[in-house]
Amino acid sequence: MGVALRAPVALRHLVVAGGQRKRYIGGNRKRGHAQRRYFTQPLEILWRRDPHSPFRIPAPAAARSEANASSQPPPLENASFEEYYKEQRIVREEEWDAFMSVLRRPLPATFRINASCRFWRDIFSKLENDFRGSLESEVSDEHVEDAISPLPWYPGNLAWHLKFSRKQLRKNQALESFHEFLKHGSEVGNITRQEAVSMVPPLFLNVQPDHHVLDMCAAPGSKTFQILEMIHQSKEQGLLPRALVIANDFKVQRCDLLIHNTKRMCTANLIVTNHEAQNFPSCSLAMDHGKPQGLEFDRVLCDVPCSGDGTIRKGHDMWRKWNSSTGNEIHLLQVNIAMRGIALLKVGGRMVYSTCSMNPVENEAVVAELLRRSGNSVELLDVSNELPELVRRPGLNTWKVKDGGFWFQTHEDVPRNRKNVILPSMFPSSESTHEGHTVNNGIGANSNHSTSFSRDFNIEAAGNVNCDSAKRLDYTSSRVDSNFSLDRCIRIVPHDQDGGAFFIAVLHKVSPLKESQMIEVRKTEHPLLTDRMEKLPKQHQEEIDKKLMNQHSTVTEALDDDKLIDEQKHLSMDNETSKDNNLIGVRMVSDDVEYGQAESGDRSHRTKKLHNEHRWKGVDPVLFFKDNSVIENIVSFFGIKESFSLEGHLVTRSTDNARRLYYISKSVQEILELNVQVGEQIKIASLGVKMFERHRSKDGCSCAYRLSYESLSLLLPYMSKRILYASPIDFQHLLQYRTINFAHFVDARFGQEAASLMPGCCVVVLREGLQNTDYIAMDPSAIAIVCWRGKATMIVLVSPPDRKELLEYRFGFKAFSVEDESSNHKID
Ligand SMILES: C[S@@+](CC[C@H](N)C(=O)[O-])C[C@H]1O[C@@H](n2cnc3c(N)ncnc32)[C@H](O)[C@@H]1O
Repeated sequence: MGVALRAPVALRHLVVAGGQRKRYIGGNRKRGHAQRRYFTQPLEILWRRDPHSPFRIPAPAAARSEANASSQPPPLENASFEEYYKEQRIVREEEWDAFMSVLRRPLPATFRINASCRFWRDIFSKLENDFRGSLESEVSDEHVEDAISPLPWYPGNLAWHLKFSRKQLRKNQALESFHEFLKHGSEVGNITRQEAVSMVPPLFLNVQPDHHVLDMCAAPGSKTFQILEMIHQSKEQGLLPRALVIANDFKVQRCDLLIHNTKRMCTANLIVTNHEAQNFPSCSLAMDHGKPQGLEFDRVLCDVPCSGDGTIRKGHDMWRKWNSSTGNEIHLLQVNIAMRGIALLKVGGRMVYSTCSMNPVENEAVVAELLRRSGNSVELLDVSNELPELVRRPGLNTWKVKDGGFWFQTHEDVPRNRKNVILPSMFPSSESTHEGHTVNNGIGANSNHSTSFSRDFNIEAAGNVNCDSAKRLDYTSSRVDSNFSLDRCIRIVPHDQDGGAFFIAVLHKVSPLKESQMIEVRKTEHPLLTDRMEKLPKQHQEEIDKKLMNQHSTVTEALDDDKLIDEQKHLSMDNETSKDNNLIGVRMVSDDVEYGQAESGDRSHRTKKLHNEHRWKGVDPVLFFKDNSVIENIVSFFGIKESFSLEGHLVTRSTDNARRLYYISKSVQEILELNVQVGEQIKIASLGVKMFERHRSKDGCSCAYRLSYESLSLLLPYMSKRILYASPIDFQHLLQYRTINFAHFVDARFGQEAASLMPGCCVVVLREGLQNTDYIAMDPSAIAIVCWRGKATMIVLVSPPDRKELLEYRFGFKAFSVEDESSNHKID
């Protein structure tokens, strides 16, 4: 291999001639580097001439359109992918064909029911009774059996597996109503469409309703949402859980996605932050009664950015883009993020490290390095007794590292000029790479690279690793020390459960990290972005930038980002939040605009001032809302009981001039107070649930704020005023028609009560039969909507998807479309 490739220049000609465009796999073509790369990856270069090659350079437009005419999808092949994973022996030789054939099949769709949502039981019975049978009879024979079934390992049968891919769901007419059901459920937060394997890491966190949880790399938020479901599911009826969830992502755009997706949960217990996870602030204060005060979490989820090849079933793109170097490039960042997670974990707490990659360099190598760096402070848990029905495989004990065309077994084998890119920590037989740390006695390594394809997962007892007094490892050992226990990691492989691949390791902190281990992880430099960067010519820097961008774009998750971003853009144009968006027809909104304009001079001045005082540029500061006269006015207008304190629980963002007031839980309040004390170390992108919104109606309302539907279920049991009780028929009409004249209610008494109420925001509660009105609103499961009592009409202030939800689950309207407001017949 490669013998004929001693003339890199000639090869370059081949590439340029065949590809019509100068493109390089990597390296600096002006220096020997490119030539070396060419020399070491000769087959890849040659493949680029092959029309079936995954590395083929795109043809010019004319040729492309010709090719499109026959529009065959690109082959699901990538020889270097196969070579890499065969060499890593991630599955046994006899399983290889099954593994590859499952990888080439589309991924079946899976979803989860939000057990903290009001209608979860109805959704459950809909699935069992309406859809299960009909899906099995409507679709082709091939899928008849178990077209839809619960995932056996997910608690409470809440997660479901379909025998169709997402594409089939979209395209197959027979599945249309089911697809609609899923879409609508996702929109209102009752259902989360998420890859099955991606639901596993939060389950191993074992989250309790009083836990403080940090989700370090959280966007787009499917796992954050799952954690929120857990803390809200087990809460006492009508009470907020004591838990706190901080969901963080370092990309602003992805934080927006995270905010949008978690908003569906309407939770007061969430803070979304925007930091590099490896530098997540600790908010440390001076000692408090001899104990240092700062951020500490009971649970940390470290679902790090990765090459994402565990999601390769989701599309052709991943096959084409796959490259063994991505794992090497991202390894150090993964270690640094996870180390920060360990530092922020409470003693006794649990951290889950996970990736959707199959690459041991991103998985076992990272876990091994964490154990090395943290010494005896952290242990890798054996969780084989948890989720017994989940089919899993043990972590690998040995692997190799590939760089360019070369495989290395130890760091010593790596050429000098690559040693700063191919790090010792990537190898199973590594010493710690972290300055100041020594390898712990109990940690061993293995250089056993048997040529047999099958892997022996059993680990022999300890004792084969010799450590001298300087605690240096003896690499001649041929066995992995069992204290290292990498077999305790979990590998989920696609052909075991017809899903994607995932890697999970559960770590337990047994004692505080030592001072030396607490050294702040220095700002992570991507191996491609070290000081070499400055020395590179501009053109090459751009190439690297592009490469990094591509790499980020290969960081994948269960949700399709582009689609989500589109959805989000669409959403933000339409409205502020998913739960409270149908205010177009309500005059207060246009009044708000007038109000904003009148005040804008003063406001922009104040905003500017606040921004200058505020630490984070481009992010609105979070302020406790302390205007007592406004709070008193709200309390008295809605008759809010003393047991529901607003004081210290309402916050606002400065630029909106307190247009929206967000309610935060006690746990969030404490973190905010700490953040203020430490000089705003935490960059907060969003927090709490919107509870009140300023209006400027000319209807003569005495309270400047109206309620938000998002927080109605939280507040209603504590409200004693502004509540009307409607019969089922009038309640249904309100949902259907949105605006009803007082005289047109079926129950004339209700119309009179509405007419005699002072203008302004009110709540209409569904009253069934002869229910006693003294108790209905106090029941947290009461069905209620936010309305506006106008001059002669009652106007519903609830978004179309939320109205549709109520109509569907409470009134059995199956195919009612509320999106098209113009088609709604108004009663007036
Ligand atoms: C695998 S995805 C996380 C998926 C997410 N946990 C979920 O379940 O929806 C990795 C995320 O890490 C973010 N990320 C990348 N580098 C980061 C860093 N240094 N700090 C924090 N987040 C980072 C990416 O923007 C991406 O959203």
